[in-house]
Amino acid sequence: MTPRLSLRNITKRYPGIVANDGVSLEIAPGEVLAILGENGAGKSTMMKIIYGAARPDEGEISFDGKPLAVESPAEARELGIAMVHQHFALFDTLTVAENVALGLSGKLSPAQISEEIRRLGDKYGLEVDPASIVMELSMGERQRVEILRALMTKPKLLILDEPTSVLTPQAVRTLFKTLHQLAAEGVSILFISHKLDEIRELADRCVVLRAGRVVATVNPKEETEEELARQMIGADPPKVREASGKAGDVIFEMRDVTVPGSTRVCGVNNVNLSVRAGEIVGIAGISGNGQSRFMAAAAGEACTSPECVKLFGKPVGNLDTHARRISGLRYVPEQRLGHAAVPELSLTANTYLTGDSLVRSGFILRDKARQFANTVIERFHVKTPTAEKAAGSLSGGNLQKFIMGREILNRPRVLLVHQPTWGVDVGAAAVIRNSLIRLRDDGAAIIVVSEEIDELFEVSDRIAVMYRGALSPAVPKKSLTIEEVGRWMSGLWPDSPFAKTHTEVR
Ligand SMILES: Nc1ncnc2c1ncn2[C@@H]1O[C@H](COP(=O)(O)OP(=O)(O)OP(=O)(O)O)[C@@H](O)[C@H]1O
Repeated sequence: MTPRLSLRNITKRYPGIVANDGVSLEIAPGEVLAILGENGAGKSTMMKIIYGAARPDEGEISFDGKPLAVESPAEARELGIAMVHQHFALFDTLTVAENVALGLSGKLSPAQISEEIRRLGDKYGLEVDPASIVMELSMGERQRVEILRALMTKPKLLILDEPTSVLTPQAVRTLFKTLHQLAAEGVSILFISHKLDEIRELADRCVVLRAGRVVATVNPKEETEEELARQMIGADPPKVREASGKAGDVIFEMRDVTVPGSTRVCGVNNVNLSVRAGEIVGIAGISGNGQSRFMAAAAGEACTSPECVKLFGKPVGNLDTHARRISGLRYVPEQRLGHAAVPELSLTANTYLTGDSLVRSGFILRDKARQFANTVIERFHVKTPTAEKAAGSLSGGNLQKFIMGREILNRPRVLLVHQPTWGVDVGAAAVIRNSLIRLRDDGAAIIVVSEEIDELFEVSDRIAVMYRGALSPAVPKKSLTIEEVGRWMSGLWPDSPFAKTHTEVR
């Protein structure tokens, strides 16, 4: 059978790095091929080459037996290649329907596009309002838009770069059903994920990349997760330390915090939470249930009345992020490019953004900043040739490690983290989780908002759940099971304001 796609000796170099080093692989029609590799192994680069978003320096590609030399993603889409990007390629100020229209060749009217978004959303469990402005959507919703946009081009080859990182477990189930269905219809699927269980479940074959080279091709169903991790890293991944801390005094408090949402963004309602020194509180919940407004209120991006938020017992609800940071509270937002880091600036320059000790009397202390950036790179195993590389040129996982490291090494007393290991490989995820636990052991109060329940059970002392802008009580993790957290994620915790409505509906 003619392969749908064939790569022969693809090499791609960037200054100081060989991102793809003589990569060869094939994918058959209807096959699901997973690509596994550490952060920076060259997965996204390979996908970008296939999709016409980057050019190889050497090697050949053929698609359905014909040489493929696409100059742009638009040409790739015309041929039937669609891609769901890891960093969303969406225009924030346009609506969902307008964003989708930009990826189509103009054959459908705006009304037809909106209709199709609703139809496919219903069919594949990827519901999203076509009239929403992208800026107002949660990361999970943006991910749905990316997937819908790709599906609307009716692709023959669908490339998915970390598509499940911000999807709920239910949405992942539905997506996998969709992908199996598409594969049965002959669509070839190239799937990148750091989640080894997903690779085992979904893929027919798995190609392992290490430092830009193919090091193995395996049937993932015949391998354990540990074996897959070993193939990828070339050694055993580090283990996450057993987490259970000795909590001290309450140093961060939110009392009756209400932040209004908008027509399409969920606000928060009367949220109460106290976090003690030496404690990690995990907040579970499906993205889009008020987590962004909650974090904004906690971090100072949304101000409340002073008494609503207290830091070391002092009212700070009216203080901005800078003032709170100086008092010892730091924040790692969900969106790493644009919010947590400036893509065009070097890693060194990105340390100034939150590095209050790197500026004195209005002057930037360059050497100190460079030294700090290098320490972050070293301690958090960030793969980059130098600290002078632009943040936007780092692989997704490496940038995440850098941002986490930048905040953690500033030794915050209170740390707020939204999705700490999004897009990060298993080894690096363990490094990040261990660093959170170490910071907690050193006496910090930490709030982790994550959609990964396993992660929350791994690092948290107490767990709470957000649902429709309300926060459940934060209870010791030992008193909860994963199934209970799943139920709470539909608003069904004891004494929840939603329990009654659910019963009535039933
Ligand atoms: N535009 C670019 N300019 C310079 N270097 C780049 C560029 N794009 C990628 N690189 C480098 O190429 C290497 C491979 O990056 P790539 O994004 O392909 O990795 P990845 O396997 O997808 O990683 P992740 O799992 O973190 O997404 C990295 O070292 C990265 O810094």
